[in-house]
Amino acid sequence: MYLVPLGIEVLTLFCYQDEAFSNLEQLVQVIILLIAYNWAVMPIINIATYVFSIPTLAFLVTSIFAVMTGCAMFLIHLVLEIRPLLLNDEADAVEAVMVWFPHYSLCSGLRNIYANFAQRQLCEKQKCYYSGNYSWERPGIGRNLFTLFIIGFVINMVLLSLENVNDKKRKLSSILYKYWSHLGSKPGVEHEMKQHNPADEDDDVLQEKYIVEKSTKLDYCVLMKNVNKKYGNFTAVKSLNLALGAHECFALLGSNGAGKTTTFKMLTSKMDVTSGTIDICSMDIVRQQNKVSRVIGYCPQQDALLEKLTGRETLKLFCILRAIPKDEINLVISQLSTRLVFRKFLDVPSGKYSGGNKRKLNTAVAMIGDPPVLLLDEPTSGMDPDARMHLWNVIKEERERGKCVIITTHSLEECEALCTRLAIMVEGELRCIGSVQHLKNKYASGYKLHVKFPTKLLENVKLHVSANLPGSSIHEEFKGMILFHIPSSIPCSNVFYMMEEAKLKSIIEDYSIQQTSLEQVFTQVTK
Ligand SMILES: Nc1ncnc2c1ncn2[C@@H]1O[C@H](COP(=O)(O)OP(=O)(O)OP(=O)(O)O)[C@@H](O)[C@H]1O
Repeated sequence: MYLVPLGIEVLTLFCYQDEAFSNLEQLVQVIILLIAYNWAVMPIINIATYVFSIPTLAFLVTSIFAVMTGCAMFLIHLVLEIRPLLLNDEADAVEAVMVWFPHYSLCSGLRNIYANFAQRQLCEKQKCYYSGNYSWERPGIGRNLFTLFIIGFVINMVLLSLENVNDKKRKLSSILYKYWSHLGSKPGVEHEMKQHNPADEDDDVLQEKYIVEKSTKLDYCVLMKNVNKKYGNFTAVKSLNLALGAHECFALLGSNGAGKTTTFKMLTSKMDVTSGTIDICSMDIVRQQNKVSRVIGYCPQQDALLEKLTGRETLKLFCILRAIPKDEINLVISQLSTRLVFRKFLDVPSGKYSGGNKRKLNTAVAMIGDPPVLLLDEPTSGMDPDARMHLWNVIKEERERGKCVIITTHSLEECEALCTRLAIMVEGELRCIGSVQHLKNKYASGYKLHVKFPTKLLENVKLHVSANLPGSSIHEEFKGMILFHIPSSIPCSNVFYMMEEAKLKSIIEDYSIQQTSLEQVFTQVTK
């Protein structure tokens, strides 16, 4: 990208090469002018790469930039040519406008240096007035330097503001960003975050935030610091703080639209963060995007398969992309297809795979190259119970081998089976975080008592329970079966005692006691 303006500089120098530039003093002027030009133009290209982070788009922007530069050069040439034909006032007006375009400023500056040299030589002979190399009036280059400096300053401000959105640590850009967002009419993300009241936050979420603040990127496999994502005015992810280590399987739960997929997209750099930082394996996902992609295995929610390629071809393709040595590719394909139990479908086009087998192939693709971080977006959706159980075992093995596995799922059973920790998101915010048991203990407001009884004894059962287990309430009632909610203040032993007594009196046929399920925790948190 940088070659475009550098090319223009070389071209322009070549065009203007003359004995004027063999003089050291003139050469210093040229260098100063070029520095000012770079100061103005380079951040424009940086902004293009920031805004269009997708390489093809960035390439497209560069091409457009190159074409526009060509057009600009042509226009500049025209203006420079017709300028001597214009009246002084008109020429000054044209100059005053055009000088705000960096390419024009550079070209007219170079021309001024040349004219300056000629004028000085003349004045040395004829003792006439010579305005000086850096004067505001032509042929001094003061005006050119000034406009280039101002353009550069403004564009650098924009660039620093953009960078600041991705890195709050940069103090200078932080100040500029604040200044910049005050100028804008829309409230900045900073402002929105100030409105976020920590008093409303769950203590575990605050604890996680504290850990994240105190940690460096070297301490954890995945470190998300104060991550926000905005779609226009809508904030999909708010102040997300997570510190995930090796040997961890972490689940991100939440109802539809809670922000799980957005979080995943940010983790995989498919989407830029609006503010905050994400470090994976000690690397910043914005600045070291290429390196980060080597340490992440990603299984997307929508199957990302080329339907015409067979499973074997798909795995081979991704092995090549992951730079697996050629002689190891067949071994990798065989190992992964065996582990994920789809070996017999290896030579079938993936478009003909069942939903479950597609998920297996996607997971296998994510595992190619043994990446230390695995991101699995609903990995078991569409799988039969047997295949699901098998994939759970594979995920567990990966975790035990030291991987950091992050999954999103709607299956709470999956969370219970796999996760060392989980978090529940509601409207883009973390509402709770911890191990399954911790959350159950925290949110458990008692336990459930299922009672089976002869239909005609309904009233007796209700009376027995309400008299002996005060505070209990009916949660659900069916014919011959009631589900009671028992408050945690009643010891479990009391419940067993009362139920055994009811059984002896033949008021009930059978009963069971259950601890609060993860489903209840989920319902309570998302309510
Ligand atoms: N490209 C987009 N433009 C605007 N809003 C979006 C965009 N993508 C997602 N959203 C909104 O952001 C919010 C979070 O969406 P996201 O897909 O991350 O949720 P989710 O938790 O993954 O949901 P699900 O469980 O249904 O997959 C939703 O309100 C959604 O409408």
